[in-house]
Amino acid sequence: MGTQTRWLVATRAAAITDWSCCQTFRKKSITTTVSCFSSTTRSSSLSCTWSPLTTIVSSMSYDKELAAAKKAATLAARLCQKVQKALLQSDVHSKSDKSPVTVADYGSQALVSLTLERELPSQQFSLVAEEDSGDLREESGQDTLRRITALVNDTIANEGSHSFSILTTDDVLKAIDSGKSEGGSIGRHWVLDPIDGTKGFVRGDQYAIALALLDEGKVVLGVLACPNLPLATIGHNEQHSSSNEVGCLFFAKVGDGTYLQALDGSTQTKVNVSAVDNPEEASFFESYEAAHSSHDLSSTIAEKLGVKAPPVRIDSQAKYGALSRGDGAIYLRFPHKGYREKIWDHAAGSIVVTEAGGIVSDAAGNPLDFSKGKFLDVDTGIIVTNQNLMPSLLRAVKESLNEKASSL
Ligand SMILES: Nc1ncnc2c1ncn2[C@@H]1O[C@H](COP(=O)(O)OS(=O)(=O)O)[C@@H](OP(=O)(O)O)[C@H]1O
Ligand SMILES: [Mg+2]
Ligand SMILES: [Mg+2]
Ligand SMILES: [Mg+2]
Repeated sequence: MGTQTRWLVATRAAAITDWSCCQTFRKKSITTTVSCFSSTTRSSSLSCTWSPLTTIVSSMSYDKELAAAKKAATLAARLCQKVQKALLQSDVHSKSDKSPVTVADYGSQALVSLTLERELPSQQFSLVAEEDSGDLREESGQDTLRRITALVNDTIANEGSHSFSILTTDDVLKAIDSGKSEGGSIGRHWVLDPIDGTKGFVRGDQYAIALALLDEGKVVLGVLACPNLPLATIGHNEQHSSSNEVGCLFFAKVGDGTYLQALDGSTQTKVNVSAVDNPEEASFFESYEAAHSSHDLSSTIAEKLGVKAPPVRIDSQAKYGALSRGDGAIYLRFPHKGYREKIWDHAAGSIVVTEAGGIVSDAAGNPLDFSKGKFLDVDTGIIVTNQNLMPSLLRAVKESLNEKASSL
C-alpha cells in the first residue's frame, strides 16, 4: 500500500474510531535538563542565529507552563473528539470571511483559556487566539452559545476535577474573548488555534489543537494535540509503535527537544526529524485544501528537487507533528496571492519541528518572526525540512518561483 493510501486508510479509520474510552488525565511532573543552544548544535546554511536574548529565554525552564499547556490542549482535544463523533450540520457556521467555525472551535478556545488561567494563577495572562465571541453575542447565536457552554461544562465534569464551578454562558463568552490579545515582542503571550484544520475536522479527517507560548517575541514552547493522527509512524520510518492507536500529543520546549506521547498520557518518546539527505528518498507534506496552498507550485518544486513520492496531503499542523517524527522530510506551503498567514497557524508547529532538529523558514530562507502581532509576514510561502535538504530545497524553490514569475 502506498504512503498516501495508508494515510487515507489511517485517517478514515481514525474518524470512525470510538473515542468514548476514558482517557486518564495524569498530572505529570516533567523533569528535564535545560540546555542552551549554541550555533553549532543547530548549524545550517540558513541564518539560524541565536541572539543573547534567545540564550536568556532558553535558560528559563517553562516547566509549569508546559504542564499547563499539555493539560489545556488535552482537555480541549477531548471536547473536540466528542463533537467530531456526533457533528451536526447545525454545529457548523460560517464566519464573516466565509471560513467554517464549529461549536468545538469555540469550546476548545474557552477550555484552553480557562485551564491556563486556572493552572497559572500568579501569571499575567495574555492570549492571542483565532476565535472571538462576536457571532455568539447576536440573537441568532444564543442556541449555539448554550450548546458550547454545555459542552465545556460536560468536558470539565468528565475530567473529574472539582476546581471549576459550573460555567454560565457569560463565563464562556469571557473565556473566548480573553483570546483578544494582539501579541507582539514584549512580554509573554500564549498563542492558540483551538482547532487548526476546521475543514478537516468537519470532514472527519485530521485537525490539531495548537498552543504555543511567546516570550519576548520568540516561541519558547509548543503543544500540538492531534486526536486523529496515528501513533504509529506512517511512511518509510517504522521505528515507532506499530499499533492502530490514534491520538498524538507533540510538545517541545526551547532547548529541550521534542517529545511525543499518546493523548491518553502514555510514556513519552523523544522524536527527531528525518535525517534523509537524498531527495529521491524524501516525501513531502502539503495542505489537503488546494485553496490553502498551491499544489501546482509544490509539485514543480518537488520535481526539481528530485522527490519521487507523491505528496502527502493532510489538514492542519498535524503536518508539523508528523514531520517532527520523521514521517516525511519536507512540508511546502504556498498560499495564493493576498493571503496573510496568522501566528496561530505556525507557532506551535514551528517549535515542534525546530526542537526535533528541523528548519522552518519562509520561501527566501528567513526564519519566521512571531513578534509582529497576529500576522506572520512571510516571503511567498513557508518551507520546512531537515538541515541536509534545506540548501537544495531553497534552490529548487527559488528556481520554481522565478520560472513562475517569468511565465506570467
Ligand atoms: N486562503 C487561504 N490560504 C492559506 N491558508 C488559509 C486560507 N484560508 C484559511 N487558511 C488557513 O489554513 C489553515 C488550515 O491549515 P492547512 O492549510 O494546513 O490545512 S488544510 O490541509 O488546507 O485543511 C486554516 O486554519 P483553521 O482556520 O484554524 O482551520 C486557516 O488559518
Ligand atoms: Mg488554523
Ligand atoms: Mg482554527
Ligand atoms: Mg479558522
